[in-house]
Amino acid sequence: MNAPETVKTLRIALVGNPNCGKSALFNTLTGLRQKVANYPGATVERHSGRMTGASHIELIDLPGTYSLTPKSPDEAVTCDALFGRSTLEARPDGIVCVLDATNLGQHLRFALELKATGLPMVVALNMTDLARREGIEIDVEGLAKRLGVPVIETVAVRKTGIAEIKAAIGVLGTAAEHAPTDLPPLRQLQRDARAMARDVTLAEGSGHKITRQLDALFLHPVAGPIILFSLLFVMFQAVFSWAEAPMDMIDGGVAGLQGWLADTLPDGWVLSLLNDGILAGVGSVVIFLPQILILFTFILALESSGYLVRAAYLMDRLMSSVGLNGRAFIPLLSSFACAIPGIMAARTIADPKDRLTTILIAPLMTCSARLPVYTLVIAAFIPNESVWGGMVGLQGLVMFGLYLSGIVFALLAAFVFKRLLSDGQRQPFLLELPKYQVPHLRYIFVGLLERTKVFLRRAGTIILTAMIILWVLGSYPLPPEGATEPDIAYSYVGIIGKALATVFAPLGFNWEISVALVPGLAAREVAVAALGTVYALSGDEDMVADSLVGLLASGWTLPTALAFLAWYVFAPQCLSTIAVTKRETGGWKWPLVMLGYLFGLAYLAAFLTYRIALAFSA
Ligand SMILES: Nc1nc2c(ncn2[C@@H]2O[C@H](COP(=O)(O)OP(=O)(O)OP(=O)(O)O)[C@@H](O)[C@H]2O)c(=O)[nH]1
Ligand SMILES: [Mg+2]
Repeated sequence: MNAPETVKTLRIALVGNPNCGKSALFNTLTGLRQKVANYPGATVERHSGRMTGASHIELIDLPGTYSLTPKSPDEAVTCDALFGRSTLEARPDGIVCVLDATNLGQHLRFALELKATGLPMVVALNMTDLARREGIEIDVEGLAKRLGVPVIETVAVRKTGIAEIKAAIGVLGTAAEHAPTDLPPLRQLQRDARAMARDVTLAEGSGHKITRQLDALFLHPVAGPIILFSLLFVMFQAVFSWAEAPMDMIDGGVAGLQGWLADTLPDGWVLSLLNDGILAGVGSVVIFLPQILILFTFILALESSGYLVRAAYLMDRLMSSVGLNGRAFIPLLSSFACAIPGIMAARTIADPKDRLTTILIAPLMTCSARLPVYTLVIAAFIPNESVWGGMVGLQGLVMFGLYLSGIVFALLAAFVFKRLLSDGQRQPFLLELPKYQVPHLRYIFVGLLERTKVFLRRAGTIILTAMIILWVLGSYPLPPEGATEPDIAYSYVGIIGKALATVFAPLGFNWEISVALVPGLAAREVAVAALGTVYALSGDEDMVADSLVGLLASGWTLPTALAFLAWYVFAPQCLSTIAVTKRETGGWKWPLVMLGYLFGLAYLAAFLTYRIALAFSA
């Protein structure tokens, strides 16, 4: 009998300048879904996957870098991987150097540097669709001859040239490694690269004409900021007005299910667990999915069009006034989805003090887990009216204000941290502006699908578990004979809540809120689910169908509601953020600083809001 043939795994790294399409190519070659985005620095970690149709080939997607002398932590990841310096893995067997065909003069320099490492190499000349559109013509054979490696034209997002590049990668493994060669000094190398680009460019093309015209508008000192703020404003209006119908549908669906269960199942703990524990809790969070998807449709479209980096450029002046540089914009922007990718994206910031400051303020950006909290309270307390001549929805305006407060306090905090941490010197804005592109619908669709999966997975795991535990603690022990309050008041939840309420009473928080903050430590939106469950357990039987919005509107005062919103602008409750901060800063010091300052600010803000609102409503 023959022993099964063992094929050696070949490890091939994808390398190139930032934003040239490495991750897009990686995804097409492996069928995986790594983050692809139209700005430099989308990838900050190494990811690997098997090439489809050739499972012995392991492809490694790396952060983009401009040279082999790393300037920031993400570039260091790439260089360590290429030189086998990482303790975890050896040097790759070969590299695919991805080049942007519309930017050959700049990108070839890095190709020459890579070639000098001696590793077997093939070049993927990517973005050839854009090059063609701009009228750029490249002598591919001439380029291959000069570089001394195969050059394959690709369009990573349209799967053009993929079979060819796969074949070339297959051959790479059999090629022998050369001895590394010495490189000429940087300037000489740059000149060589430019000369080579000139030689192989048959037609220069029209240049980035559209890009220049659009930039004249979007980067205009007056028109630019106006356009940016209008876009953000429309975005928040849309989050409220477009989401109404689908939210009503989900609400109706959950209520219908609860009603059906109440009619079908006998009264008892099973019914209570299903209706008051699971459906009331998880349902009150799932209802916010439409709003999150609308927000992300906007963000994904703006990002893939190339506009977001322009926004960073516009914000640079504002950010530099607090000592941050525009580089921090992308990490901070990512934090609107979730602080975790935001904190990781801070790796693209070269200056360690700037990086630390950015990490510390990232949780002040309104992450999507806060959206359920905000919307719930807004829906209960802010009338659904239009202001300013019917032009602007009041609820969207309040939401815009809450996002804005997060940003303003983040800038203030950055100002303080920068003063404390360093001499406050300003770093120049260095971020390559990507090309404008028509957003790919498929890309947006895939992005939304990912968000939906993450959101529902959280609802089905963290939130579901928290709600079951909360239901148990909220249902037992049973009340004594002749109890006057709702049963839950005598349960463990009631006991814990009343103890905590003394701490939170100065903020106007009742015991139901206080107890909801505890499971909310796992993730912010769990607090909403917890309120759903606590109120469902407190309610009498006829009230099951009443929505959480209605219960809050009748149960809370306006000052309490406003204080609760103020608390959540800062709300340090998110264990994963603390954990990732510990990993990225290499110790407990900074996560504890983060926790402390956010907690202090949250308490102070809620306290002041409550007192001021009380004074006004008196
Ligand atoms: N038109 C066109 N767009 C492309 C092509 N390849 C990638 N893109 C787009 O270019 C942008 C950058 O792609 P990524 O794959 O994220 O680039 P990257 O090299 O991984 O970038 P970093 O991780 O930041 O270094 C995305 O908006 C892609 O959709 C291509 O061949 N043609
Ligand atoms: Mg990438």
